[in-house]
Amino acid sequence: MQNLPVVELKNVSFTYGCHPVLNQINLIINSGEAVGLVGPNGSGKTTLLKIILGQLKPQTGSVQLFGQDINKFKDRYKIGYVSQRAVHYNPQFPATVREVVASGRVAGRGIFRLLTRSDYSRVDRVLELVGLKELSRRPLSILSGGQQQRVFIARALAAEPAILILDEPTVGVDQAAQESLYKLLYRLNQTEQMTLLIVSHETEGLSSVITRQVCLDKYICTCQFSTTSPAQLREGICAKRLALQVAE
Ligand SMILES: Nc1ncnc2c1ncn2[C@@H]1O[C@H](COP(=O)(O)OP(=O)(O)OP(=O)(O)O)[C@@H](O)[C@H]1O
Repeated sequence: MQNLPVVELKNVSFTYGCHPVLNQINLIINSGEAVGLVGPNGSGKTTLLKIILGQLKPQTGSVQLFGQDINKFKDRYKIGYVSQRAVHYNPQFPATVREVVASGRVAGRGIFRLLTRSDYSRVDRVLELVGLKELSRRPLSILSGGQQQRVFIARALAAEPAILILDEPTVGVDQAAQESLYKLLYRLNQTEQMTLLIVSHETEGLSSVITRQVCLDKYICTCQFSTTSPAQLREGICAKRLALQVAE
């Protein structure tokens, strides 16, 4: 079978009202890649994620997921999404870690079907994968920020996605937890062959995970990771240089 790109954007442009944000973006993400999406504040990273997730429709260009036009794409569970920790769950919600992760199983299977033994074995497998097996019966609310973020990653993985998209996965967690989250993402990509798309400002940690880096500032460029230092990335040099090249 032909190995189709997981995500393919062709000439995608997006404007909020009269404020252009993305200009003629072309981007291909292939299976098995770990792509880091970086760029200055307001450069359109979240907008680009929303377009890939189908939450925003570009004014021009096309979006294909697994070789299919996004407007016809039905297998939403194949796209796992972990948004910034603060916005996606009320941490006081009275549910155990295992229950939260099991709710990810519903996403792929429909809300009217009871979870089966095989669903729960997948839940237990991902809990083990993210290192939360021992905490599975604990309430989510008593976990640390880093542990909660692992729960949300496990919940997304429970649906058996083909790509995991993470928006600033380390925001609000301490240094040790950041390092351990990046180690987990590295393992998911290298051992479990999970395709990753990660938006992050935290470029040092990101560099330990990604296989390719994409800089965005209205235009897009792919940088050879080895030739771009975290300091250059922080300053958005790569993206600015490209914008100049495109404008010239
Ligand atoms: N709903 C909206 N309506 C109008 N403008 C918006 C809207 N959402 C975002 N914008 C603007 O679009 C631009 C890109 O925003 P976006 O959130 O995609 O950037 P970002 O790169 O993710 O930023 P950050 O790194 O700060 O999270 C910004 O100038 C932002 O103010």
